[in-house]
Amino acid sequence: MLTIRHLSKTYANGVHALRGIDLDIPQGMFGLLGPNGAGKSSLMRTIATLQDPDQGSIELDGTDLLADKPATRRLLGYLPQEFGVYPKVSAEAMLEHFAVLKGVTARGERRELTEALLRQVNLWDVRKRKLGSFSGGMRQRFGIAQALIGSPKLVIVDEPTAGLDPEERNRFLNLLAEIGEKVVVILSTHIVADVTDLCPRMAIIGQGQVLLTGEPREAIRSLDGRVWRRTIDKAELDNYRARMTILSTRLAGGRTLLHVLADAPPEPGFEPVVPDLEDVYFGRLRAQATARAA
Ligand SMILES: Nc1ncnc2c1ncn2[C@@H]1O[C@H](COP(=O)(O)OP(=O)(O)OP(=O)(O)O)[C@@H](O)[C@H]1O
Repeated sequence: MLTIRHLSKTYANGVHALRGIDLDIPQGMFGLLGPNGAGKSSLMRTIATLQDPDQGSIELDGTDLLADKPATRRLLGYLPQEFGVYPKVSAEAMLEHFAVLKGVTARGERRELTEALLRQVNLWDVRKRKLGSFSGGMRQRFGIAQALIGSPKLVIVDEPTAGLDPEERNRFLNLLAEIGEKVVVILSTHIVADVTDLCPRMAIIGQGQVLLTGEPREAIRSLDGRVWRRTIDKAELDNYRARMTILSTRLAGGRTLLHVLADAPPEPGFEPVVPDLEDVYFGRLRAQATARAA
């Protein structure tokens, strides 16, 4: 279990990126969902000991992760948002190089480890190919292979599915789910479906604060009977916005589809919707925006 308490960070430019984050993250896949700028990468980098918080603590099964950074890094696998590789080096050679950096210096052991990891991420057949020739999905799977060197207890992946096509995304998420059977995996994403499809637990963060944490299913259930939809002309949108709590708007066949939060049908013409995690997500972000504007 990863326990985060009162974590805060203000950057030198005055941006208050983390505002007292409290989270309990058990074994398995944990989705950290939030829009761009919410503070996800700041949180991931802090857990990965790449930057210090101003305040707060992070413990893994009772061990203080911020106290001994080299020790923490041995427990940890990290796939950053911008994962650079040498394009002219083969997958196999690069992974061996990463293994050396992680302290796997015995040649035989390193060979075995490299083979096992490349097989696990399904890149064994292309191990001699240069990384520069890899597709986005292959590169991300390679990123996971390097994160798994040293059998980490905690794996952090920061927005890994952005830019992947649906098939590659599926393949990547399945791989993460397998890893999540054994260790804590934190998946940071702004893609709601990544969390719906994969994460038994999650948190939504916005403007450096935890807006909700728990099971996606429970969060969705809390909206049962409270989400309504209607298709309107785009020109009417401001009028509706002034009168109702709009969760989301989507263009559908040249018109605008509204999802509205209300305890009863807001007006004739609205029909009930079976809520989903997007409704939860937009609802929380909206409530935060409203509270901050007040
Ligand atoms: N090193 C830094 N110095 C100053 N401000 C920063 C720094 N890193 C991030 N920020 C700011 O902190 C806020 C949170 O950024 P962060 O990258 O943690 O968010 P995010 O949720 O990961 O979003 P994104 O998906 O866009 O990376 C943003 O306003 C960002 O501009």
